[in-house]
Amino acid sequence: SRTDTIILTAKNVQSAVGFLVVSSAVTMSAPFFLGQVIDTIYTNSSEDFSASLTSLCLMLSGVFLCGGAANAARVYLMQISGQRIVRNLRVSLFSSIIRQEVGFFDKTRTGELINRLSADTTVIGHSVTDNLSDGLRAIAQAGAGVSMMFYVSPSLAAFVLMIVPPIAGLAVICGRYLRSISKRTQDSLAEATQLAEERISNIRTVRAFGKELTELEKYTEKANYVLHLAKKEAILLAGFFGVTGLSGNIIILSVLYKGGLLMASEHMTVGELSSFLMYAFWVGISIAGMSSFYSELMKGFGAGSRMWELLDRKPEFPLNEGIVLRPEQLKGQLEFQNVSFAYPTRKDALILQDMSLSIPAGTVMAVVGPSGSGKSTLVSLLLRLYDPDTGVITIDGHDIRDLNPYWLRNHIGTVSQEPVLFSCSIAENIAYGAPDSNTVTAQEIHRAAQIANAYQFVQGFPKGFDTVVGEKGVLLSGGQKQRIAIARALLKNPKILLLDEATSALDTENEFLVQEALERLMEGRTVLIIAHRLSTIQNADAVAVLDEQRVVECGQHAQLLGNRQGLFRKLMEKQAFLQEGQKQALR
Ligand SMILES: Nc1ncnc2c1ncn2[C@@H]1O[C@H](COP(=O)(O)OP(=O)(O)OP(=O)(O)O)[C@@H](O)[C@H]1O
Repeated sequence: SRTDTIILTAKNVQSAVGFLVVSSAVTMSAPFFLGQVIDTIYTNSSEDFSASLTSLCLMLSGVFLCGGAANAARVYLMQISGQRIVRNLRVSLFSSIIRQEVGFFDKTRTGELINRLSADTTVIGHSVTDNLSDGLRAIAQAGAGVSMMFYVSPSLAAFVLMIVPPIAGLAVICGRYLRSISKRTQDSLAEATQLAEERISNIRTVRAFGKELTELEKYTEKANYVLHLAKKEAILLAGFFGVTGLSGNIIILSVLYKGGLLMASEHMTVGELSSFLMYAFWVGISIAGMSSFYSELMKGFGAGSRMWELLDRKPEFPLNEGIVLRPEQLKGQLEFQNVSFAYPTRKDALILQDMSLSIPAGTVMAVVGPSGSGKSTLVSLLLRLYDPDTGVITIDGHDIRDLNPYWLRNHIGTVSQEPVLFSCSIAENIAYGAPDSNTVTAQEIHRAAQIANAYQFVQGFPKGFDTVVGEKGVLLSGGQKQRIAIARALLKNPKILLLDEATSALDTENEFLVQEALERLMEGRTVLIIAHRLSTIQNADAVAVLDEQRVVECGQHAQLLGNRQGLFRKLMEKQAFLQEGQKQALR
């Protein structure tokens, strides 16, 4: 269908160019014929004056009507082709963005990508259709206009050509300076907008710290700078328009003066002078059109080169390539072998170094360790959001880099500390877990919600499973979100589970419900759980302690507690101490 659209667009552009030729020919012949009309009126010599004036005017009206219709058709076709191109660009661009590896998104600002998707595509669409057709028209009309000026009166045309270029040169220099300052205004405006966007989307943090006035001051400062630049731009713009208006009038006045002299010496008729003025007027408009065509074209090139870069960017690792194992083959044995890793944005800070860990199929491995020790990084590596720098990660002995990433992620379920739900209904959020969300039945969703202890609270909402959540909908509590995320993971029915236990304390009832749901979810699967609760650690088959870029201890809970000097024991003592403190505080 993309080829169809391209063919359709090309056809539209072709017809539009045809209409453009017709309408431009009409526009450019108009002054000539209007001059004839004026001469007919002025001389008023023929006997059947009124009849010949009527027929001339009627004929011209017909021609103008055709010109108007051709122009309307051109605008319509160009608009439609432009929008079609914009749509295609947007879809291709989004498709390219969404395939990029996660490291790319660490390096690139979201706002920048959104800009590519919305503003740049519009600029390009406009550039290659409207702007191109307007530019072509301006060039053709300027050329035709100048030729007609010479045709009507060579001496007057030569006179105009002498006085116009210096004035035009001045306007070009002024215009260039104006563009550079307007770019600086745009950039500083973008900075101010970015600040506002971040603060508005994190209003809760701003409010909690009572920083409204500080933020307002920061924004005002940025807005003031925009104003400062805008003032400069205004002065330049005022000068520019003043001078161009003045020079336009001076040119017209000079043409009238010189034309008047020529008429006095009977080298020109009044009709010819009128035609000449109209042509001069059209040439002026066309030259202005050509300069805006040039600047728009440059804008288009700028946006285009930024966009092609993104369109052509190959993700560092492919989305859909490599071995696909049959589901019954998958046991779920996980292994990290001498893995070293640093995030692409901070290559100098090694998060893991020569780290090894083995998780037998069907067992639960709890990972503990100080904050920032890289526990969540293990999850990202297993999901292949990043590739290790050295060493391998295997599933059932297969290097995960050989496995098809789609297949891999389809067999791994995740529940994170702060699960993300999209702004859609609860049912859709749960169905998101299934490989094909469209074929999931309501019964399956309800059943998953029941196992995840989410059914009751969801049914408590007036709209039940159709309740919309997220920024524009109902705000769920941390425990409720987790249970929805558990239901979502259940629908996926994965062989391998990666869980990040919530650190934030849930109330006792919520905690029990989440815990119970998690236990049901973990049944019969290989689980790596980033554990914060004592009960989780005690119930796990084994515990790995992560510190200083590697696994420093690994074994059963009791066994690790036995090592008096071990980090695990220290962590546990600290935790027991903390829990004791919490209990006392509650009392
Ligand atoms: N996308 C990223 N880009 C660069 N550095 C990152 C990225 N994500 C995490 N890090 C860094 O990697 C280190 C390990 O982070 P990680 O989130 O894996 O630790 P953690 O053990 O899970 O911590 P916590 O228990 O506090 O969640 C931290 O120093 C963190 O700053």
